[in-house]
Amino acid sequence: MDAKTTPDAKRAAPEPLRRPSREEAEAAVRTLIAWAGDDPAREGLIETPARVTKAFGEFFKGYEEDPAEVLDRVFDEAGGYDDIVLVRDIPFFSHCEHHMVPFIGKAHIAYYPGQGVVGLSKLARVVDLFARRLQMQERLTQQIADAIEDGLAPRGVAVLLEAEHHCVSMRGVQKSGVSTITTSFTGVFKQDVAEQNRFLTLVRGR
Ligand SMILES: Nc1nc2c(ncn2[C@@H]2O[C@H](COP(=O)(O)OP(=O)(O)OP(=O)(O)O)[C@@H](O)[C@H]2O)c(=O)[nH]1
Ligand SMILES: [Zn+2]
Repeated sequence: MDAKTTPDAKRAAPEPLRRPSREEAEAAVRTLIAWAGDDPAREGLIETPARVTKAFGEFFKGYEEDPAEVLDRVFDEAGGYDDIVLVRDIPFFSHCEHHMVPFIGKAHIAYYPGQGVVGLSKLARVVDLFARRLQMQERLTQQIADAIEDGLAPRGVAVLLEAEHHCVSMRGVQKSGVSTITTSFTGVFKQDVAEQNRFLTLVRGR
């Protein structure tokens, strides 16, 4: 079917979301406390809605950040260095968009410089920026790779994430210690299996 004639295409664009006030968010937390079976008015829980909304501000602050700003400072005087740059074991936490429960792990990122190199901390900042949103691990992996690709125009990017999903360990199927690995490769890493293997060897070479 032509995209223009699909029912979705005829539907009006959604209204931009109104961000609820802090008071509304706190009221929602009180509702969830009551839903859990406790009394939101008891002394120990009085401050909890305020703490939870503040914590949400930290967990989900990535919505307010722009990867292009994080990666806008490229150093082009790296002495002609053009070999692999790999930053491994970057710890991250995120929240799965299905249950809003944490998934926690490590990111490993490599690139072959194109026009320059970026400050090493910026790669960890890009991980956090996307991790601090409601996520799927697959999308998080892809967004990190895309942002580095767009920001640095490197000859290739490799991203590997390994994480434990607490929605799998704490609830539902309740399997702890399960590791999920996702990868995204662009440029030379995508074209050349030997480059993927080099990346994987360096990541595993502890
Ligand atoms: N692919 C993928 N799945 C995820 C991720 N985080 C959580 N999930 C899964 O999302 C799925 C949601 O499945 P549903 O059947 O809709 O929800 P559910 O009834 O709570 O599923 P169970 O966890 O099996 O109890 C579950 O299988 C989760 O394990 C993620 O990052 N990527
Ligand atoms: Zn989940």
